[in-house]
Amino acid sequence: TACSSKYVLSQMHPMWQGPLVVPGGDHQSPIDIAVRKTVFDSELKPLVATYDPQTCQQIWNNGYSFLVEYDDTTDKNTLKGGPLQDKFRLCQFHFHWGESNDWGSEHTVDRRLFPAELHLVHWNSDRYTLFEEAVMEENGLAVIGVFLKVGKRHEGLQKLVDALPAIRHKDSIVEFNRFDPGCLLPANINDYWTYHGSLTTPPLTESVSWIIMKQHIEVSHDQLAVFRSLLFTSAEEVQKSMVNNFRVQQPLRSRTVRSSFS
Ligand SMILES: CCOC(=O)CCc1ccc(S(N)(=O)=O)cc1
Ligand SMILES: [Zn+2]
Repeated sequence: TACSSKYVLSQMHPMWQGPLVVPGGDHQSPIDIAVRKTVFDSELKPLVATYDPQTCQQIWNNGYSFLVEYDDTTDKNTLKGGPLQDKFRLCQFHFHWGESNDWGSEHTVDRRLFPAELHLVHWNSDRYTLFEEAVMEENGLAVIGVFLKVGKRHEGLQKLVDALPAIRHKDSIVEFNRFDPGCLLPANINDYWTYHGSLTTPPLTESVSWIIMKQHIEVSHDQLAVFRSLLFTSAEEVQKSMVNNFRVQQPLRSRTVRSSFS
């Protein structure tokens, strides 16, 4: 699919902090969301996410996370409303997690870390024709971030967890169909924070409207343990567990984080 391009990754190590200096990078992600500094914006509209489970295509290990990819050649999986002026197409979702339940998320709320964070990646199909094009543009991407907490088992996630052993090594891929990404959203998607930022892995372009859900989802300890059974490395290399695949927090600079709730 348009977004099945490989991450152009330098030799990343788990706690990737990157030698890359991003020219004029003062809109970088992730950030800490200091709740008392957020600004309620009553103009923010409800988010409208429409996903078709039938357009799910494959799940693969890209050596940094695992991606579940969707057919983004039509407007079957769309995101609009919220802070967005245009219509965006889902191309993939992936996660970031820690080696322990004490950390793993990329964003934090009042410095609170979560054990993992889900990213649903969408690109602006009103203005661009390909994900790769949108990645380079200021209004190109919209990523929904959802925090994961360890608790009860997430029934919808289990189908994905069961597929992970088949993609243990970097660059392994398996067909994956009929998965509804909507089942990973919290019950209430109308309470969120939003700010303008960047990709958290190369190319780190400042093309993302971030929409971070206030409400988390719960997954079981065992489900998260399967995430940690994945490897950064390919079958020929010395094994390295895929854990701590999050970027360090970046300065907010002159940005304001808006909230859709007061
Ligand atoms: C031009 C190719 O660019 C890519 O493949 C970037 C993919 C990419 C998508 C989303 C994210 S995240 N963690 O900020 O949601 C990082 C990198
Ligand atoms: Zn991500």
